[in-house]
Amino acid sequence: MRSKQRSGQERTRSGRPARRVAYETLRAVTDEDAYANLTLPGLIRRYRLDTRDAAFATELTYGTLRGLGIYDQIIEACIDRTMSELDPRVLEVLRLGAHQTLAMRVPAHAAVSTMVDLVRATVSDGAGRFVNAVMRRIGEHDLDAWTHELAPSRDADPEGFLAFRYAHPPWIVRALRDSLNRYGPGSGSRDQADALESCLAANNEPASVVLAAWPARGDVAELTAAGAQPTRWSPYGAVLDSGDPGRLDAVKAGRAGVQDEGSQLVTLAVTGVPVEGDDARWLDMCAGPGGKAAVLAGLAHQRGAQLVALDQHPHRARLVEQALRGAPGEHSVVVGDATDEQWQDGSYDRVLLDAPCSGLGALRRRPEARWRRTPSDIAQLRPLQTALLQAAVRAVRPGGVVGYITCSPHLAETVTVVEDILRRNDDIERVDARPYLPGVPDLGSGPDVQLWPHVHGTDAMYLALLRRT
Ligand SMILES: C[S@@+](CC[C@H](N)C(=O)[O-])C[C@H]1O[C@@H](n2cnc3c(N)ncnc32)[C@H](O)[C@@H]1O
Repeated sequence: MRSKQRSGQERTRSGRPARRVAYETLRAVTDEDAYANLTLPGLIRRYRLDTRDAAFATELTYGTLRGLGIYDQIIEACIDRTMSELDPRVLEVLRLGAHQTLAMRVPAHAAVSTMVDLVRATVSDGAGRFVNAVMRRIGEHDLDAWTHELAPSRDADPEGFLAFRYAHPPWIVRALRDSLNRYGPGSGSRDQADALESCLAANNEPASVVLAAWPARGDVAELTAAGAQPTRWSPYGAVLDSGDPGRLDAVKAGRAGVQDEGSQLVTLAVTGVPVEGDDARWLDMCAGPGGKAAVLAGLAHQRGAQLVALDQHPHRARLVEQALRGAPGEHSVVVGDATDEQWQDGSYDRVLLDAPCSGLGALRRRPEARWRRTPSDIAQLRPLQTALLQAAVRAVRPGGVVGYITCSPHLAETVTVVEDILRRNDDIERVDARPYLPGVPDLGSGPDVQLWPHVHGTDAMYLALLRRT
C-alpha cells in the first residue's frame, strides 16, 4: 500500500515536466502556427523526459489539440466572461486540464492541482485561483454529460452531434460524409452513418509509423528483422509499433523511409497500370519532399525508365534530392512551376501528380490540422489543383497515363477536379484504378480509389487514373 502511494506521488511529480512540455507545445502551435509533431520532440529532449513521461506528454498534447474546438465550448460554458477576454496562456492551461479530466484517466484532484501549479508558474497566482474554479466546474460532468448538454441532439442534427462527440469541425464531418457516400466501401447500398462514425473515431486514433523499403535499394526483410511487421498489401511496407524509426540502419543508410501504406499503394498503382507503347519517361510533378519519388526512382530503374522529379519550391526540391541520394538509375530533380510549361506537350509516358491539398486525409497524424483548416482553404486550392492536372494531362503522350493523388477525401479536391478535366479535354479517359491495388478490399464502386483509415488503416488517400487517347 505504501509503495503504491509512493509510486503515485512520483508519477505526479514526474508528470509536471511532461505537462510543461505539453503546455509549451500548445503555445507554439496556437501562437506561432507551429506543427505539434515537429515541436514536441525537441521539447521532450530539452526537458529530458523519460519514456513514460514522453508518452504522457504526447497523449496530452495530441489529445488536447484534437479536442480543442470541443474543449473550448466546454470551457466557455464554465466561465463568467467571453473567451476573447481570457489570457491565451490561461486558456491553454484550461484546455490541457479539460483533456486530462475528460479524456485521460487522470484523477480530478491531480488534474486540478497540476494545472493550478502550471498556471501559477507561467502566469500568476490570481490565474491559479481562476483555473482552480473553472477546472472544478469542468469536472462536474463527464464527457458524455457535456455532450448531452452542449451538442445538438443526434436525431435533429446527426452531423452536428458527431462533430461534438468526435471533436471535428462540422464542415469536415459533412465533407467526410459526402465522400463516404460516393466512395465508401458500401457507397450507395449500405447505411453510411456507421461508416462516418467509424471514420471520425479512426481520425482520433494515433497512426502507426509505417516504413517503406525503397525499391531497388531496400528490402522489407531487413525491416522485419529489426522488429517491424509487414504491411498488409504493399510489398515494400512494414509497420513499426514502437521506437524511433530513425534508429534503424536501413533508414539511416537511406534504404528505407517513413511512408504511410496508402501512399505506397497509390504510387504502386500509378506504376502498375499499363501504358501503350514505350514506358521510359516518368514524371513526378509535385515531388517534394520525395517519398513517392523514392518509390518511383527504384521502380523506374528496375524497368529501364528515367524519372524527372519536379517541385516549385527550392527547399522542397532539396528534400527530394536527399530522398533520391543513393537511388540507382537515371533521375533528375528540377525546380519549377508545373503549371508553367516545363516540358513539351506529350513528353512523358507516365505522370504522377500528388497535388498540394488540404491534408484532410491525414488528420490522425496532424492533431491541430482539423481546427486550422477552413472551407476557404479548399476553395483556394481548387484552381491550383485543376491547373496542375490540366498540365499533367498535356505532359503525358497519347497512350500514357496520369495518376492524380490527394491526401484528402474532400470531393472538391478529388473527383470534382478530375471531372472538370475530363469535361475540358476530349482526349482523356478514366481508367478503373481498383485493379491496380491488388488484394486491397472494400474499394467501393470505383472507378477512382479512396482509401480510408477506418477501413484500410491508411491515410485517406485518393487516386484517379487517366489515360490520354
Ligand atoms: C502533397 S506535396 C507532394 C508530396 C510528395 N509527392 C511526396 O510523396 O513526398 C505537394 C508538393 O507540390 C509542390 N507544389 C505546389 N505547387 C506546385 C507547382 N505549381 N509546381 C510544382 N510543384 C508544386 C509543393 O511544394 C509540395 O512539395
